[in-house]
Amino acid sequence: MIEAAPAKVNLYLHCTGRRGDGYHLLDSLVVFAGVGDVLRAAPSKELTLALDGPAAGPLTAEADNLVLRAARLLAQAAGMPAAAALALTKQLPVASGIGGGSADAAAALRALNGLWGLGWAEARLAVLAAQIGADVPVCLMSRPCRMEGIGEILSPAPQIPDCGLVLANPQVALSTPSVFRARNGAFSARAALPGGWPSATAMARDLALLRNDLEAPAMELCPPVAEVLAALRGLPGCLLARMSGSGATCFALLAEPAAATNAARSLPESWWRWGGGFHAVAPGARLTKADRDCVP
Ligand SMILES: C[C@@](CO)(OP(=O)(O)O)[C@H](O)COP(=O)(O)OP(=O)(O)OC[C@H]1O[C@@H](n2ccc(N)nc2=O)[C@H](O)[C@@H]1O
Ligand SMILES: Nc1ncnc2c1ncn2[C@@H]1O[C@H](COP(=O)(O)OP(=O)(O)O)[C@@H](O)[C@H]1O
Repeated sequence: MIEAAPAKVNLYLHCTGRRGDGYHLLDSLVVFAGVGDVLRAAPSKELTLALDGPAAGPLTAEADNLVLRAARLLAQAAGMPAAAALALTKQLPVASGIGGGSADAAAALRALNGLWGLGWAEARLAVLAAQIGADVPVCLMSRPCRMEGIGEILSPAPQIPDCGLVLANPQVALSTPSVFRARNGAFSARAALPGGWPSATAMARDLALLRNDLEAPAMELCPPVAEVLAALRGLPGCLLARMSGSGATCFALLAEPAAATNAARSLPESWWRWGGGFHAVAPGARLTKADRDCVP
């Protein structure tokens, strides 16, 4: 079994409120990039995880990889032993606002659902996904979604046009809880979105009226975010530049994937950077009613 774990990008992220337990209520349009980690799962008598890839370094010492947590949770829920040889090729920088760990956990749920012959529906896996992390349900879908609640309420995204996408990270890890803690000020309203956009330019124009409410606190904790945003805004053909999630990765939207690939090459080599298009989803794939009902 081979599963892609594509990077998540929050095109906007409004904090709309706060729950009694401290978690923030969000309104976010989430898309997936054509870059990501790769998870392989093969039969084995025990549960093992091998790590490789350019971004694996910070994870080698961590015992509680989200992939292993996902595997144990699924095995427990299915009433079977957690047994599989997992191999994760880590491309996405760790703790960077593009949900690499969440995407890996979601990929593990999908891969093991297949390897163990469970045949669970996406909505059933989504209940487990939400127990692993707020971003894991949307990563399980790996297709454009509007994300609300603390991340567990998913609905179909507006029709997203083909776009070029550049991602850049200054190679500084940012802890999600610290960024949420540093946020202050009023909450934002839920965004009014159209049914779709005819072009990247039209989408960028509407998105420019929205924001990422975590951008200012992230910049305070990690000043290089401002530098990354300035560099992205200076790219030829940049339609919009903004931070994703709790940072520090920022993205730029361009009209074409090829232009984004070229543009990414011009960014500083000391940064993690990538350019291309969105993660390819099956033509016509849409959230079904079952998907929308996945709130645990
Ligand atoms: C901010 C977002 C936006 O997509 O992305 P990332 O920056 O992580 O990529 C997500 O909401 C992150 O989701 P995830 O990284 O799975 O968060 P979790 O592990 O569940 O929570 C980590 C911590 O972040 C805070 N948190 C998370 C989600 C949320 N809706 N409200 C919060 O306040 C809480 O302090 C929580 O203890
Ligand atoms: N497979 C994994 N990939 C990335 N981080 C992981 C993984 N497993 C556990 N983690 C832990 O989860 C934290 C959040 O990681 P990540 O999902 O990359 O952040 P973000 O959602 O901000 O991009 C990391 O600091 C790391 O300690």
